[in-house]
Amino acid sequence: MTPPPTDTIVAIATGPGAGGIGVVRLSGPAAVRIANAVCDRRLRARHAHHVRFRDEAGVVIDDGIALWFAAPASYTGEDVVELQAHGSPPVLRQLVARCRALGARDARPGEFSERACLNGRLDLAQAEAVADLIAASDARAARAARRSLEGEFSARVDALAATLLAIRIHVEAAIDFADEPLDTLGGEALRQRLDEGRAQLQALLAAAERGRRLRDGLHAVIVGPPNAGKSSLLNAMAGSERAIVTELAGTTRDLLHETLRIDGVELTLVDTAGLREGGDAIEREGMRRARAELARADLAVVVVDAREPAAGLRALAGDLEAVPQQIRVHNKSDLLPAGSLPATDGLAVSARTGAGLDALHVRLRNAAAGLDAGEGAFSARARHVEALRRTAVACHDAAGALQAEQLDLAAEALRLAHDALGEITGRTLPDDLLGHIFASFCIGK
Ligand SMILES: Nc1nc2c(ncn2[C@@H]2O[C@H](COP(=O)(O)OP(=O)(O)OP(=O)(O)O)[C@@H](O)[C@H]2O)c(=O)[nH]1
Ligand SMILES: [K+]
Ligand SMILES: [Mg+2]
Repeated sequence: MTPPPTDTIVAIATGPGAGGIGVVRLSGPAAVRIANAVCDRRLRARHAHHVRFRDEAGVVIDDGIALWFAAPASYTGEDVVELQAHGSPPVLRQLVARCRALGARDARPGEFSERACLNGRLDLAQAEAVADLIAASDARAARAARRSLEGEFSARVDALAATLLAIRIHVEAAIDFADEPLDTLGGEALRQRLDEGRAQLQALLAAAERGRRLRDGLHAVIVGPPNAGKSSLLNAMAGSERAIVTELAGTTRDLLHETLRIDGVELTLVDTAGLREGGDAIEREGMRRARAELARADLAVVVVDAREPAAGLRALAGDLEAVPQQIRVHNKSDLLPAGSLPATDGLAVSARTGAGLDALHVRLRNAAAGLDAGEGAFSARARHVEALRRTAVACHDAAGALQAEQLDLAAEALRLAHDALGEITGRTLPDDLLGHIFASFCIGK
């Protein structure tokens, strides 16, 4: 990793817009000197000083509180000073400009957290959890991000990395005794340890998958044959005319994402092109996109025409196999002849009259809330899940190589597995990727 930086950064740490209080944060070796000049007094570490902030001419910009968190016991591990002023955007901008004139430079997005990482205050997964906590859409997601921030996820990754490293050391040692059969060198115990490690990895992967969904929210995709009323249903659920509705089959081509909030739980609902054989080039591309979206779905809302549900479902069967959860919706229930029997294998709804939509709301809400992986759930990102998957593939290869007594191959596979795990916490991540990850943070974090 790159050596710790030597310059001093400044940014507004509070959200954009006016507020009761706004905080300008400085971090770096010159933070205290700059703050002393702005505040016109010498700050003491860990003291709250009521001060006047002044510009270079000595004119008061505002008054407020200055706090110095002395290195290394600060968020970034460097000297950090927080200048708490009134939450007035022009006041905060003037404070930043004054700090800049005194030698600080504007912080890049995520640079405070990046410095915390470089100085060993947080590992990468924890720094990402800070960003996820700030962006959390509801209390569950916030709780999960807190757990990752506290190191719950990192600790499990580190424990697994330690296990794999121990196995690899054993394998490397055995390579030096290549003339002897592996079993006389503890081969059986080695295989067993690797099996245990792989079981741990599977459990961690499943937990990270749940954590990823907690972070991103439920991803529900509306699918069905053309003209079943998918777009009408999206509009009815969203309470606005988001999607184009016509009586022509094949109206929707592009994906349309809509965020819904039901009882404080956020989820994404996606409208898609109707699935059928044939269609022109545009419609076929729409269907390709629909299927790709379905492949990433947590839940499929399968919409069929209530008058001919079986035909609709038959056409979709192959597409729905891999989707973890489904809600079946028989739409256009208003067109059923009076007195016809209610559907037993799906929710009867009418996007036109609104009948049955409450029940659909409840089902969606429950599915979204069901993502809460319960006690100990932590937040994770797609990046983490992908790294864990690569770890699993490498461990699978290592197990095969051990079985075949190909120790060189086993050692190499274990090295790859260990490196993939290290990417999660940032211990084996190339610097350019590190910068890329922090660039997605907001400024002042
Ligand atoms: N009577 C009745 N008509 C409906 C209902 N929902 C949709 N429709 C009508 O069915 C037709 C098709 O609706 P869309 O929402 O465009 O259907 P879609 O599934 O999105 O169609 P594609 O995008 O072409 O696949 C339109 O004429 C709608 O007005 C309903 O609940 N009852
Ligand atoms: K249509
Ligand atoms: Mg449509």
